[in-house]
Amino acid sequence: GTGSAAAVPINADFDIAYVTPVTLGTPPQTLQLDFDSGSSDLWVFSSHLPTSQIRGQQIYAPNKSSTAKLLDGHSWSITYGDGSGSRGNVYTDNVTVGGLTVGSQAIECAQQVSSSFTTEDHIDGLVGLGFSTLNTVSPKSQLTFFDNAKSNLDSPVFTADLKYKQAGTYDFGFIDEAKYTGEITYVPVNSDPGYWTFPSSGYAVGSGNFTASSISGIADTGTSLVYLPTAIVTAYYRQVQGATNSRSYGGYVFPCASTLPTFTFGVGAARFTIPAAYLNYAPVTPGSATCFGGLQSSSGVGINIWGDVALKAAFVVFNGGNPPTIGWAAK
Ligand SMILES: CCNC(=O)c1c(-c2ccccc2)csc1NC(=O)CNCCc1c[nH]c2ccccc12
Repeated sequence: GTGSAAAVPINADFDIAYVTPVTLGTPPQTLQLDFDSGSSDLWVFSSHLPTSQIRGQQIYAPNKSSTAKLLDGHSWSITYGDGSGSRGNVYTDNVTVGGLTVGSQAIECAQQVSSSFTTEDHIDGLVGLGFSTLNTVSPKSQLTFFDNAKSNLDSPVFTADLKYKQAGTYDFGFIDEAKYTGEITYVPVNSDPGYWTFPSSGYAVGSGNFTASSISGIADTGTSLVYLPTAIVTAYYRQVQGATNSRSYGGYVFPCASTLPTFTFGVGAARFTIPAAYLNYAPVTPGSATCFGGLQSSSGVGINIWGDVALKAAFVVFNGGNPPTIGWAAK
């Protein structure tokens, strides 16, 4: 089988995150979930949440689904690097994404979410697409939607075609040749950390020379920005008038009117250029003349992250075969 569903930016002005419609249970309950290759829990706003923690989100009510089953004695709790998190209990139920159905998928129902999820009213939960070793359900960890679907897929892959300020797609089980140009460059994935970790071959700032250097990083659809080693990031912002690394704003900021260079990264012999517009992430506060960069240092993160700002400059194939690989193509 295959599936195909839209990845819609949650904000009209900046690509903070993308959500995809997912139907849960019987009769179908449709939620807008953030597909996240940087984590491995499928969790949702649920009827178990205090109403004080819900601000307009859709919720999944397992007791309204005839096919929901409590996973007795199991719980989950997740904290992300930005300090946000959630926790709760677990049901299994049917989950459908773009025509692809998984029966008895673990659905982690939130009983508590952090304030940043409460205030993000366009995100009703996450669908983890990382490796199932990262799943937080205890005492028995659960498989991701992709891992459960894999044996029924025409090919054990999913692809991300994220776009700048417009809807893209997530495809499951097939590679749509109409979504990319030229060849797909595949590189090995180290799944030991549980992420889609792959080697990049180097970078260039604007029209400058390409610097060959092997950079290990993760392909993370659930993180908005790109986090790279400080040496690379300072080389980039040296080319931006008025850029500073702001302690108060927690990263590199610059005058919104500044001209930004592009940023090119390598995957094997292939080169992908992130347009300047993608690298002007957003004003630090609505209407401010100071803007926050889409490229930030990974020194406080611990790993390099190729988030949405980079992913939307390419067509990306997450190949869950044995061994796993990741493919990058121009579009
Ligand atoms: C900023 C979100 N990303 C992270 O925290 C993260 C880190 C990380 C670790 C330490 C410090 C900063 C980041 C490593 S891998 C990684 N990736 C993920 O954790 C992927 N899942 C993010 C889910 C997520 C967290 N806060 C949100 C707010 C809106 C939509 C999605 C989210």
